[in-house]
Amino acid sequence: MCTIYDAVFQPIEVNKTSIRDSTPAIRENGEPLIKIGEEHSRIFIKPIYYHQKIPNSLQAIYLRQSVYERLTQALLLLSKNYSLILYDGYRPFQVQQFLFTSFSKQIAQRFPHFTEQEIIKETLKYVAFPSIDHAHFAPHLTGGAIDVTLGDLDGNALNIGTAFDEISEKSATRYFEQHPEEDWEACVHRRLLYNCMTMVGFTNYSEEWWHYDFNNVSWARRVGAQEASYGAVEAIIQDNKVKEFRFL
Ligand SMILES: C[C@@H](N)C(=O)N[C@H](C)C(=O)O
Ligand SMILES: [Zn+2]
Repeated sequence: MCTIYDAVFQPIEVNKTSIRDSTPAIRENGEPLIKIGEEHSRIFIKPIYYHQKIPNSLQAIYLRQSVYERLTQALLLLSKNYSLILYDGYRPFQVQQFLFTSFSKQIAQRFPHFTEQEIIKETLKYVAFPSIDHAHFAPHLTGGAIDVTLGDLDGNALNIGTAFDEISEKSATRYFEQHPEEDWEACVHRRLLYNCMTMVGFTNYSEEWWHYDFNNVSWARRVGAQEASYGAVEAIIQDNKVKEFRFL
């Protein structure tokens, strides 16, 4: 019989939920964005874009309330030796723009033979287009997307096969399912992260082992829901903190 503790070691499934072209409706539920502290002994905060000094980035992690609650549930599925390290949650529009430009520059440099169109296509694999149009807005603008990795009890990131935000085919969540001999440890760590997150309701973006969604349009598309409960949030940022926010 397979217990919950065995279930988190299961291989990462092939994503069977084909993303539909339909645009789920947004019925904003008004759940607040909350600032996540380090009060939970197994949740560590490393706001990576703030550390990278990206203008208007946040020096704390902000998430919708239920997203945080689900992270605490995910931890219950992992043995007590593991923690979750949060790299990014709610992301201001300006940061999304900055990331899009910065990734497309890196891609243009790395693939000098790419056409403009190919650069955009490759960039979109790693960063959502900075848009607040309902049909296409970037998932981190909702407070329902999270970039997260697996850590030890001191908050040190464990080997998961690539660096965070690495532009590489190895960043695809299932990469080591297809190449387990390359790095078995990374394969197991990805399984633990993927299974504990999806078992509590998150969905994963298949090109990035670190990116998970809940209740936003990306999530609704993956689970085939007709509605998403989190729309975009606009925040006023002061001194790298959210001063005020409103639902768009
Ligand atoms: C930039 C990366 N950390 C990320 O979050 N990518 C997804 C696709 C996004 O921008 O929403
Ligand atoms: Zn992300």
